[in-house]
Amino acid sequence: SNPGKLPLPPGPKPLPIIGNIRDIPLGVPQWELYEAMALKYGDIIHLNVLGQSIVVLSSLEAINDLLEKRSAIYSSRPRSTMMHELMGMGWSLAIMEYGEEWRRVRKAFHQHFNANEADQYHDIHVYCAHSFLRRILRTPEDLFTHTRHLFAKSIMKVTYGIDVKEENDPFIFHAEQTIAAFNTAARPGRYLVDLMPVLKYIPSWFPGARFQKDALYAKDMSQKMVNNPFIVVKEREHSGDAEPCVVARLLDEVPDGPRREEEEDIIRKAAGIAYAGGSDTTVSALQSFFLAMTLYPSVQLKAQAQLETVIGPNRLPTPADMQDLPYIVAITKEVLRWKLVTPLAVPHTTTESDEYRGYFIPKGTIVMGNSYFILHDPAVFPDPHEFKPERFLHEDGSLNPDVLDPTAACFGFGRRICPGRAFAQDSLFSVISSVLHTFNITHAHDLDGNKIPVLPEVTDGLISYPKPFACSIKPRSAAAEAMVRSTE
Ligand code: HEM
Repeated sequence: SNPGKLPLPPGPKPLPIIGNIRDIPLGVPQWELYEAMALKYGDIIHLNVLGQSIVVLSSLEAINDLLEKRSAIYSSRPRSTMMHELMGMGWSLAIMEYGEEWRRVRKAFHQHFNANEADQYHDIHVYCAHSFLRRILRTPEDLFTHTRHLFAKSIMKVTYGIDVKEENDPFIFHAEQTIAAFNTAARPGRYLVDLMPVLKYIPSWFPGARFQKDALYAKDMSQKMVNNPFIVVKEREHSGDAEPCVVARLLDEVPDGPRREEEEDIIRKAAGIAYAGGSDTTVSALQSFFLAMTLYPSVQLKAQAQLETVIGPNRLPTPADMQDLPYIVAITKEVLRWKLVTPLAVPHTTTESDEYRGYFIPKGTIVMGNSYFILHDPAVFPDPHEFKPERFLHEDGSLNPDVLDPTAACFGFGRRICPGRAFAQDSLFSVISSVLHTFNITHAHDLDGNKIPVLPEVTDGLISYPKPFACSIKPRSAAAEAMVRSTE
């Protein structure tokens, strides 16, 4: 209902029934389409897709006014029949609707991943960064596999105290299959059942009901992902040989009594989302780092010069060195700004109708913060498409706190803001500084000695990655190689 007959926010004119579906064609990154619309219509735009209202906010002011100050009604998630019901992924904090269960799971997660707890994971970040160095030393051509393994390793260790295998690990397999199914289902329009929920009653044997088979497989994988490692911790607790980890600590805090089972379920869900929320995102950021280093050799040289001066030839950097390595910190910030992992963050939905600047925002509207637009504003970040860590630094090389920090937009907003952001930044710093200290990343060459061209292109989707590219990764010196081997 719109009792005041207020207008909707501006936006491209919708057609009858299909609305603005033709204004957001598949195959073009949505954030580029919304950038053009923001330049035309302003920082709040409205679209209608088959009757579903979508609002895109393209300024920190509008985001702050709605997603922060009115977060009580701007913090839910769109409901997907495929994901919530058929794939049985309703346990996932990231897609859970706003309410009591979300609050409890989020609290359990936040308790052990918030910024104040971050320091206790530094040793694990270093341990995993070293393992990554050894893997790229052995098979640099498998860089993309190694980036995935790196974050799987650190999250499984921190969350469950589990040391994953170097190859063919079953926990990684279940998690990766779940994430792949999630990413497919998150693509708007991928499954018709999300537009016509009644299709969920079609049996899996019915011709054309491929989505039911996809859903059954995803459900099996996601249950294994969230249950199996949790069972390992419980069994270890039972036999008295629990490894220190987030799940063990949370379980220890639960008093015995009638609510124990319910509390354990909250912990199981909070732990399950760590891998799903933390792996693909951090993987994408690290792949962007390798892309940037291939394309911007002068940045790499400056970073290596700072590492030589501050760390020297006899050891590897750790997160404790962060304050002495402003150029590396600036690289980490620029990685998160340059090629955003989630250019439109993750959509929120409104749980009540609202009025803003004289516009009507209906209940159930999907609201997106345009992080990409904010972090590519040329007035704030000159030459926004260039990779320039210097933009975050004073002339003397120290960090300039007056420049907008990418964390203002790259980790989402309001009550749903990424609760793993401190963990992600420490983890990225550890691996980026260690790689720069020991390896040179350059263009790869083909068999005829020609440089293989690299374009700074990214994929479309909720999580965006650099498109596959070739690069050469070699130890900086025999001493650097020896240092990597010595971490074994
Ligand atoms: C570079 C790395 C990362 C980026 C860019 C990133 C980005 C985001 C964004 C944009 C959101 C949605 C926020 C919103 O709805 O407004 C989010 C949610 C979330 N992230 Fe991250 N994230 C990263 C790493 C991590 C890590 C390492 C973890 C876990 C250790 C994690 C756990 C989560 C969880 C659990 C949520 C769901 C929160 C909720 O819906 O209440 N993320 N992240």
